[in-house]
Amino acid sequence: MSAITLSDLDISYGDTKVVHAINLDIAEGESFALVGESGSGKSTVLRAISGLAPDWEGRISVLGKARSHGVDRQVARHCQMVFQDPYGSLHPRKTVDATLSEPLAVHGLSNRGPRVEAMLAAVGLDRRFRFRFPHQLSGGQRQRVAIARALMLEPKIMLLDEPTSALDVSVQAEILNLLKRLRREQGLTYLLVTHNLPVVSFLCDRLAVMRHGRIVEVASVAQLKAGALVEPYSKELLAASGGHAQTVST
Ligand SMILES: Nc1ncnc2c1ncn2[C@@H]1O[C@H](COP(=O)(O)OP(=O)(O)OP(=O)(O)O)[C@@H](O)[C@H]1O
Repeated sequence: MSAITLSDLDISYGDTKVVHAINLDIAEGESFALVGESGSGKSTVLRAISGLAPDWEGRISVLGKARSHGVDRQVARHCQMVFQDPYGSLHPRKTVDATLSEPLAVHGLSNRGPRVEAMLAAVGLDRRFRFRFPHQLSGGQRQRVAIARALMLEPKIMLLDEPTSALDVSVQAEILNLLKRLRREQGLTYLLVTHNLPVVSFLCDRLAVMRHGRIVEVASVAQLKAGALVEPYSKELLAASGGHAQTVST
């Protein structure tokens, strides 16, 4: 089954259309990247899928079901988003425990304490972090908490918006390794936005290159690694990253 299908998707903010006629089909279990210059509409695509950019036309299907406009509980349950900035995305006055318990409470799920502890372990944080506040954590630890929060409802799909770009280089590699392991262990589908082609090579199977709100090329990571992108703009992006897409130091 497809995890995400986008058909003739246009997305606007007010009167301004910023994404034009996107078509994409992402398989369950696949890890797919959106790359392209700043402002090309990558984050907007994730926002429309998750419900944060409700002004869209066309069709968005998640796990075979058409998404409604506005709040869609099926999507909320199965499709979770992780943002670039773990400083901004965690509530400063909530402990890690409160942050991780909240999605369980909203969905009426019990056994919260053991579930929180199990998820902390899954993202590589020991139990002493459970009652800390965000300001008592490092950037990498905060992003682990943000990833744990996204996983609390056992989603099938993760929408990852530049999940490592706000972090120090050494910490980026740890988080990328964590995301790789979690995908393998939990059979997750990833749709990832990044500027960083080595991250795509490390974590993804395929990519779409976006420019001015349109997809200009869809390619496999094998093509990316071989430098075999076809469209002139994709070649420019590859050249801008030093002509290679392979070196994430993990
Ligand atoms: N909330 C908003 N209201 C109005 N316009 C917006 C809003 N968010 C983004 N835009 C505009 O939509 C376009 C696409 O932005 P988007 O953030 O999706 O690009 P992006 O490719 O993810 O860029 P970046 O890599 O810099 O995050 C840009 O022109 C941006 O200015």
